[in-house]
Amino acid sequence: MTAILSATDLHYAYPGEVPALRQLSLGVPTGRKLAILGPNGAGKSTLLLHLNGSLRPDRGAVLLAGKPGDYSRRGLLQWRSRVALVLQDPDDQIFAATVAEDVSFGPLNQGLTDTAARARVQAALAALGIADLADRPPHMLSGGQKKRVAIAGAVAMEPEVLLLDEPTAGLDREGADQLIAVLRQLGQRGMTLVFSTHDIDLALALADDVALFQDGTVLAQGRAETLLCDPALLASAGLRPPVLVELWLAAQARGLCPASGQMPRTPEALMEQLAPAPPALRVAQ
Ligand SMILES: Nc1ncnc2c1ncn2[C@@H]1O[C@H](COP(=O)(O)OP(=O)(O)OP(=O)(O)O)[C@@H](O)[C@H]1O
Repeated sequence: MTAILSATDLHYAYPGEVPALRQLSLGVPTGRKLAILGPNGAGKSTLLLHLNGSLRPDRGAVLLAGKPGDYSRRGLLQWRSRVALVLQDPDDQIFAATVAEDVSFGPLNQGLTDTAARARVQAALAALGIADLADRPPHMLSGGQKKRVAIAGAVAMEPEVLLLDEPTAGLDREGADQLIAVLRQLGQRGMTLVFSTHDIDLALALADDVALFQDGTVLAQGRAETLLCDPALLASAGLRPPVLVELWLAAQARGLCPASGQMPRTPEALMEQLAPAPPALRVAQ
């Protein structure tokens, strides 16, 4: 599996603070969805800021497509055009007078013409399902709508990698489900996604791979099917398996479903493993 981005032996401390990242190594598999999973303060946001060059490590390196990150002005412009970051709080990212203007900022900054930038904006707004908001002032939008605007701003740059810091934070259940569906679609189009979260259910819903964080370093990285089913490993990062996985493991232990089945990601998938479908009812003639 190739890694579009990788971090090797990163070490970083905010000025005057204890280290936020220590000896951290991780690979971002190309074309897949990686969850950076860990408790509050584990260093997830700090890592994302390193992955697009916003922070520079005290030691270690970030590699983009195998080459060391270029922190020159020109290098950073190219880096951020290939690796876009969506911050946790959309109010930290949105600043223009209208949604369309805000989303056009990235493409114009990449040097696109007005016409080409407009096409990118339309495509990004459509992908996020917010074409109707194009002319609205962002400050008059709901939190969920602002989140989509911030993501549209990143998507409009057509990055190879989209980094998202706590993408569902502050969203209600419906808003989170809608956003998960949008992110799945972006993944299906070949975009590499990296998202930080302490919500293990979000990792279950979306991640192909998981990097488990604790105290500024990666405890383990691997396929979601492996890591999310390992209660002992998750406990070492202060986490529990998703409830659905706990039920599945308990059902396996009681012989209620085969031990060889695939980790269920939805209640329906669990039910399918628990019992064969009942025979179709005959309708009396
Ligand atoms: N701007 C900053 N200045 C100083 N210390 C910081 C700054 N940002 C983060 N930290 C510290 O760095 C450590 C890692 O923080 P970080 O925000 O990366 O963790 P996180 O895993 O993203 O947390 P959360 O899930 O709460 O967002 C914490 O101890 C935090 O207090």
